[in-house]
Amino acid sequence: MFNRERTRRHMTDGAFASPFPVEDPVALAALEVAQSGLAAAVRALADATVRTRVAAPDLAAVAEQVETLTARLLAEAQEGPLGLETDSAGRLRDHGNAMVGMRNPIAPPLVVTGDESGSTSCALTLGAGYEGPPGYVHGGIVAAVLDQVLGSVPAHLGLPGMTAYLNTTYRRPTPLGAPLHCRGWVERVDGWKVHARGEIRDAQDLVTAEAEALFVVPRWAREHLDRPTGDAAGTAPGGEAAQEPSAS
Ligand SMILES: CCCCCCCCCC(=O)SCCNC(=O)CCNC(=O)[C@H](O)C(C)(C)COP(=O)(O)OP(=O)(O)OC[C@H]1O[C@@H](n2cnc3c(N)ncnc32)[C@H](O)[C@@H]1OP(=O)(O)O
Repeated sequence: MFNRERTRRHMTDGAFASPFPVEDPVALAALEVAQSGLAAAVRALADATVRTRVAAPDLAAVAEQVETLTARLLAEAQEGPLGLETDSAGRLRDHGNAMVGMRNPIAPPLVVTGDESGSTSCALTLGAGYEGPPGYVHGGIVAAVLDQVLGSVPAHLGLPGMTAYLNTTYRRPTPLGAPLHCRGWVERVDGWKVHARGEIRDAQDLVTAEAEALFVVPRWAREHLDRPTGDAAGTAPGGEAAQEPSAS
């Protein structure tokens, strides 16, 4: 089913060709622009909702308007989550993904890049809607960012797997509203298992959080992929041991 191609993109960037043909790519591309625009507008609404200081009557009026808009969208909506869809370029996309989904206003959205060595990178700034400790990013969101950026590591190796564990260490509070940089890299490939590490750095280049994780290609997905590229010796493609990212 999966037509695996070694590209510089993650599944969320359409790294996998879809087995399903697109009937009208031009119309679908226009729809994608509209969907992305809606998500961006609702994302801004969520941020404004957290930060607004307008008075109660105005808030009630806005809530009523938002409820009207919600009903308008639900007039034609699918029952459950999006899962994987074919985009206008004929690639498989997870537009509902909570971290990178193009259609998801909850997603920051992260833009994760990477290469065939399994190194991944993402510049991001998180706003008021992601607050945990006052002024700082919620620890669960920190872990979610690391999960996504480290989870892109196996995808870039052609072994898209699910997180078996993600061990996160919080070194210092991660600031809101300031540029952050998250990186992931492969430590070891062992058959269908990819061990990855990563970190988030703040604008002063200080590590705020780091993680080590195991991603496993689920049994149900293995028949759709090539044989595993690694072996029990734990040699990562293109290197012998852990591949640390180069300094930015
Ligand atoms: C096509 C893939 C789609 C990718 C989507 C991207 C997702 C983005 C990242 C996420 O957020 S994923 C969401 C959070 N993670 C989950 O919900 C995963 C839930 N767990 C599972 O579905 C299964 O437990 C799992 C896929 C991780 C493994 O189950 P399997 O039945 O496919 O494999 P199995 O249990 O036979 O284990 C395979 C190997 O992994 C090892 N393993 C599995 N879980 C482990 C664990 N927790 N710790 C250490 N090792 C583990 C296991 O020992 C074994 O090692 P060996 O091959 O050497 O014998």
